[in-house]
Amino acid sequence: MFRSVAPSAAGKHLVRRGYATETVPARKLAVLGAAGGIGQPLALLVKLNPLVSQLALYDIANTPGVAADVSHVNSRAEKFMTVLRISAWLPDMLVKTLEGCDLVIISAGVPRKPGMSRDDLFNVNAGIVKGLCSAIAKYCPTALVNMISNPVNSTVPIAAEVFKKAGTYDEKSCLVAKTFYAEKAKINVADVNVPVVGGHAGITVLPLFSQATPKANLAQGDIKVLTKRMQDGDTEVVEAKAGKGSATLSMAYAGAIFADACLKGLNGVPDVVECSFVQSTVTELPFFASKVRLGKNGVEEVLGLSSLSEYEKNGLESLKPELKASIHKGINFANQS
Ligand SMILES: NC(=O)C1=CN([C@@H]2O[C@H](COP(=O)(O)OP(=O)(O)OC[C@H]3O[C@@H](n4cnc5c(N)ncnc54)[C@H](O)[C@@H]3O)[C@@H](O)[C@H]2O)C=CC1
Ligand SMILES: O=C([O-])CC(=O)C(=O)O
Repeated sequence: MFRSVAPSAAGKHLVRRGYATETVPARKLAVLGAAGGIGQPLALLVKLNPLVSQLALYDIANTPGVAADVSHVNSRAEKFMTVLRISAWLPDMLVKTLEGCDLVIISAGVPRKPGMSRDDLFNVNAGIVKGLCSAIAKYCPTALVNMISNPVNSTVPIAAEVFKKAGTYDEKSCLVAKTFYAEKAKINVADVNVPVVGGHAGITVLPLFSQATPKANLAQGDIKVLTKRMQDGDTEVVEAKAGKGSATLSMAYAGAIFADACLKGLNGVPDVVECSFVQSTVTELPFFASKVRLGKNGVEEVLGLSSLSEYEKNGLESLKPELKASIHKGINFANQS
């Protein structure tokens, strides 16, 4: 997620949680790639978020249909007095999509097919991300940006370079480790928290099961299996979908949760901490995923790794060369032409 300066809340609106009604700032959220496999369920999920007062959906194809469909869903937001405006914007209307945005989620671009690496998507998606980020820098330079488009290890540095020319920044969520750990540890997934650090592809994904809560004292063999499953879990989905794309529903869910955390941070809710791939000094790599504290200025604080097990220390050293190469590939691409 990237961040420039503090957003100006253009107004206030009422939301009701439980029995209390409270006033929160009006927030505009845009989904770029809204008609895609991720974009559609993500649009639906963020429509249900009472912190969103305006939703702008943008894609190069089929956006009006998606917006019409989503607008027919009775959301909690409307029930609880929030006025939610949904607009569908076409290719020449990116400016209207982005103007006034507090949060932009980018899920535009092609997904993997079986046998492909995320890096195989670079040639197509790098240009899409660069173009969209140039527009963000121009039309909503103060918005937070959540990056979903792959390869994230490169698209985030691309966005950073584009924004560096215009402002400042930070990055995206990794919230998928939870389910596998809960299964193994036989605990309620809703209570589980597993920090995931490093990057977002194969061995660059490093779940820190030694810091998982609640603590389950898993055997070393189980930790190795879980780590591998975590690193390859998304490939499981790509293969199961057999050429029809990659994870869409679980990504939309993770994206909606992360967007909610960003909005809470912007609205001043204290202690909002998520794992996110951001510009970092936690290691010698210029970008790295670790826990970050979200706040009124986006990423307020990048938290360190705390103590790692020997297995995790080895994993950290092993992931660095690949992550470094992906980061520099993105930086070099962004600085061409
Ligand atoms: N970061 C993560 O954890 C995950 C990332 N992904 C990535 O998310 C991306 C999207 O995946 P899906 O939604 O499954 O793909 P999809 O092909 O179903 O949807 C992509 C959408 O982007 C649109 N699009 C293409 N160029 C555009 C542009 N310049 N402006 C606006 N919209 C544009 C397409 O028209 C399409 O509707 C892929 O790159 C995929 O690898 C997918 C799952 C998880
Ligand atoms: O596996 C993929 O290509 C999509 C992805 O990044 C994920 O699901 O984490």
